[in-house]
Parts: sequence; structure tokens; C-alpha cells
Amino acid sequence: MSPKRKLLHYGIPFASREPVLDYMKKSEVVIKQLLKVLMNGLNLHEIDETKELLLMGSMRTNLNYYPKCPNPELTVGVGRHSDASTLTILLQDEIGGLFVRGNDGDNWIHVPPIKGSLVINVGDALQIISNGKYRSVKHRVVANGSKNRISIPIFVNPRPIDMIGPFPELIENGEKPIYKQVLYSDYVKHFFCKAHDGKETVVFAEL
Ligand SMILES: O=C(O)CCC(=O)C(=O)O
Ligand SMILES: [Fe+2]
Repeated sequence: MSPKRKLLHYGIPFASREPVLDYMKKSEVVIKQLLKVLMNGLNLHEIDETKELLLMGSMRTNLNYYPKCPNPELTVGVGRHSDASTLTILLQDEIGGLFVRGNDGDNWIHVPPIKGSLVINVGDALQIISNGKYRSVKHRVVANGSKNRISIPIFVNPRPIDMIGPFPELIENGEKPIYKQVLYSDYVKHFFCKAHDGKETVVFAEL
């Protein structure tokens, strides 16, 4: 792991810290591979240190626990939102309840849990960095009436101190930038200062 990269584990109970950090470190192999493929899709064939830090300079994990809810229709599990990350690597148990918004924008698709699989979501930071080529996915979680649910997302992020904006190579190729440069910590502050609101957060970075 690059010495400049940060794995954040604040609030994770002490007993779980080591396995969680180990899981995060091991996930880097998959994350690097995914980013390599995604960057190839943008015609960027080399991920230098600057790019690597922008794409995965900081990683954070959550341990989500959704207690069973006797009246699931009266509550919101997690409201519709897209993640502020570049990528989110989500491990979910066998209960289900995660829905993603379909491409045509008016249907919710259940993401069925498949044993041994990970769900990979594109986040807002990658949408901004790729100048809209990769689009973050809107998703939500519904509560379950009879079973508790656990999910563990790893949010792969730029560092808070990074300015994020479309990669210069994309703009040099004559593309019109649709996003401005924003300080990633400002983006995250904006993300958390309001209730989840679908994909509205990314408007913060629009030109
Ligand atoms: O629990 C899940 O499946 C997803 C949670 C989520 O969207 C999030 O933590 O950002
Ligand atoms: Fe999410």
C-alpha cells in the first residue's frame, strides 16, 4: 500500500478493527484491477501516483446493521442517493433489500445477494473525474419486516485534500468539461450536510 494512502476505521469497535483493516487491505487488489479496466475505458493506460491517489487515496468502511422492522413500509432503510466515492465495494449478507435505479430512470432493480459476490457501485467522484463518462448509480435500501440485515461497504475515495475535476487528458482531447475543480472535502461536507436526495449532490460540481 502506498504510504500516503489512508484507511479510515473511526468508530469501528476495537474487536473488529483488525479483520476490517485486513479486509480493506486485501480488497485493494480488486480495486486496482477495476480502476485499471475503468481507466482503459477512458483511454488512460497508465495510472501514475497522482492518479492513483485521486482514485483511491483514501478508503473508508462502514458496518451497516439494519434491524428488522415490524412495519417496513412506514420507514426508510437508506434513502435514495449516490455515493460520494469513486467506487463502492459492497459486501451484503443473504437478506437482500438493496435496489439500484435502472438506466431509463424510472424503475428500481433489486440487487439479489449472491453468495461470495461483491456489488460494485460507481460513485460521484468517478463521475466527476471521468467528465460524466461513468455515471454514479442511484440506490436505496428497504427495511425488512422479519430479518436483520448487515452490509459492509468500502468507500474508495480521493483524499480530502485533493482537488477533483475531469482528468486533464480528457479535456486536452477536446472534450468540454462539465464539472469544475472542487476540493473533495468540500464535496463530502456538502454530501453530509443534507438528507439523501438522489443524485442531486453531483450538481455541486457542475459548471
Ligand atoms: O446496505 C447497503 O446495501 C447499501 C448501503 C449504502 O448505500 C451506503 O452505505 O451508502
Ligand atoms: Fe450508498
